[in-house]
Amino acid sequence: MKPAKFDYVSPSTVEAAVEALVASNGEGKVLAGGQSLLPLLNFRMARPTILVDLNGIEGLSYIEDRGDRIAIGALTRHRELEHSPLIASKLPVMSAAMRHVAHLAIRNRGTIGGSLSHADPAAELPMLATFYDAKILVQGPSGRRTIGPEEFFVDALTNCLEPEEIVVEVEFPVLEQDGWAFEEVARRFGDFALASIAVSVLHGPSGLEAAHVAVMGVADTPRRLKEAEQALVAMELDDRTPDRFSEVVVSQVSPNGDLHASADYRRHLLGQLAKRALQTALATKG
Ligand SMILES: Cc1cc2nc3c(=O)[nH]c(=O)nc-3n(C[C@H](O)[C@H](O)[C@H](O)COP(=O)(O)OP(=O)(O)OC[C@H]3O[C@@H](n4cnc5c(N)ncnc54)[C@H](O)[C@@H]3O)c2cc1C
Repeated sequence: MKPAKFDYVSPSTVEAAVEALVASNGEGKVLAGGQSLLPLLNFRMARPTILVDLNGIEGLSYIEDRGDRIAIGALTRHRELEHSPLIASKLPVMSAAMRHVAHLAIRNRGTIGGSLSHADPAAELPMLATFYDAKILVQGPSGRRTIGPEEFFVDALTNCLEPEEIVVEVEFPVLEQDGWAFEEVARRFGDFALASIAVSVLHGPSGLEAAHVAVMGVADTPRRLKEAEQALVAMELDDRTPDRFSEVVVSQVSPNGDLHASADYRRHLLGQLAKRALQTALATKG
């Protein structure tokens, strides 16, 4: 199918883009990489009266080292994240996850702002924002505000943005960690995940001092599993720790079944991935 008729503007500033969205009375849509929006337009599942193209705005594509945080401009493409040495050294879990995002052609165009805004529950960047507890900076008619992932991801394919608001930057804290892993299973490499988990650990003098755990594909939004993190830190480290961790992770989720996998299969898969991820995270200490 072809999209319904729409107008098109290509502003050169974020302020002008916001003005165009305000003028559209909630009927406008932002265009970034177009990898999720254009299929929706073609199937007429979205019928905006105007597309506000962000690609003509300079200064929205960057990866910036801010010491204990890495700031990423909203128009930064997936492929730039995948190949960035800075991301590899400061945000290694993101670096490992990016090659699982779709296929090369899509990674060449898709953007971090578009991926977060699209809010697919099985997409890597929303999960990474949740894992790292990123700060999502958005700009609207009354200025800028910062939103955390738990507030931003409301439901499957639903974010908390007002219709006139645009994501301009995402800031990721650099985690203190000495072991990490990212595990994912999809029906075919590059498809959306059936289930996935990210784990990082920091060893202390006796056992673990801190842990981060996030999952996707097993709920309507990506989820940080804080109870599993606390349980992991409290565990004695021995051969059975990965099994015990896996049980805690599985007890924290209630996935739905769908066309791609039953709820039971997703839960089982996540348990296996949790075990494998923790084994890797503990083994990569160094
Ligand atoms: C076949 C296929 C397979 C895919 N597989 C995966 C996968 O495995 N993992 C994965 O993570 N993704 C996958 N994707 C999605 C891909 O990563 C997209 O690039 C991404 O979801 C959307 O980014 P985009 O820049 O293309 O956004 P667009 O398509 O341009 O926009 C998506 C939505 O976000 C809004 N938007 C865009 N930018 C902003 C902004 N800065 N502020 C506010 N709203 C904004 C748009 O209005 C639209 O509603 C796949 C896509 C396809 C077509």
